[in-house]
Amino acid sequence: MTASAEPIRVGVLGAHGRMGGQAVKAVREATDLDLVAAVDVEDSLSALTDAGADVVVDFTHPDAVMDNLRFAIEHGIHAVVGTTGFTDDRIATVTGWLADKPELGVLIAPNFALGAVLAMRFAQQAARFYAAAEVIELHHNRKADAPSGTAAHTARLIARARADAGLAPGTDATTAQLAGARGADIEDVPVHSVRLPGLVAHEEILFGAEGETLTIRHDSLDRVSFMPGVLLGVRTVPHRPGLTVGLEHVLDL
Ligand SMILES: NC(=O)C1=CN([C@@H]2O[C@H](COP(=O)(O)OP(=O)(O)OC[C@H]3O[C@@H](n4cnc5c(N)ncnc54)[C@H](OP(=O)(O)O)[C@@H]3O)[C@@H](O)[C@H]2O)C=CC1
Ligand SMILES: O=C(O)C1=N[C@H](C(=O)O)C[C@H](O)C1
Repeated sequence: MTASAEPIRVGVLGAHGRMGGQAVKAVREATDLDLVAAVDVEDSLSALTDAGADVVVDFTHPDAVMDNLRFAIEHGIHAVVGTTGFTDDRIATVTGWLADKPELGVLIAPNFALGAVLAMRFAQQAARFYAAAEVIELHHNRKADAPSGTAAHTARLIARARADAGLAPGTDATTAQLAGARGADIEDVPVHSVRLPGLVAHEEILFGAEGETLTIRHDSLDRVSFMPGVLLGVRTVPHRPGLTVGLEHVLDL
């Protein structure tokens, strides 16, 4: 008879928040995981080390996440990060921290919902064929950042796929415009942000060519949609040393 594996000891940062609260519940309900710390803004990060966490899940704020991640890496705790705000500079900084801890795994995912990850992958595939692409993201009005991390990631994937295919960005004839009317410019992909009560998390990726358009849309209607991806990340990250950016790599899409 084989002995069952020890549960993974998990700490959640941002535990009182919309996503952190869901993550606490999901970890508690998973029989192979043990919630050992639920930490929010008023608590010390030492709760993670005191509790012997193997993996930390971060759903806090773009202003807080780098300090949290540095603490986790310094203390040998694997990390699953959903918090947004990861620029190329931040990714390079995390890579530098990990150089001293080659055994540690960090997963940073702009979106843990399966459909959102697939939508990004489909957009990357379509971008080879369409010079003109725009992203519209729609979220609840309590969201701290704009554009969403998912939309920024999607725009970068489109821009890179387009460039790899030798396509120049699409052009338009708009010369007279109110500031902001054409959205934020991320690597020549316009990104538009909508904030409304009642929404959760939604994204549309639009491509256009002569005589046709293609729209890829994903809707998270409830935050439970993110939990299978979060749990997959927690179970996987101890066995994926180094930095992984995007759940698509874990899903092998
Ligand atoms: N990758 C993904 O799939 C998803 C990512 N997100 C991202 O997750 C992040 C959190 O979103 P959401 O849950 O809606 O936000 P909330 O504001 O609901 O929750 C954030 C929580 O973190 C707390 N907090 C802030 N700073 C710290 C800190 N230094 N240490 C511990 N806790 C802290 C906040 O406390 P207080 O309110 O007192 O400041 C709050 O309780 C955002 O960046 C969002 O974009 C969201 C959904 C899905
Ligand atoms: O704040 C949110 O709600 C979400 N944040 C992430 C993002 O900015 O992309 C993921 C999802 O869109 C929900």
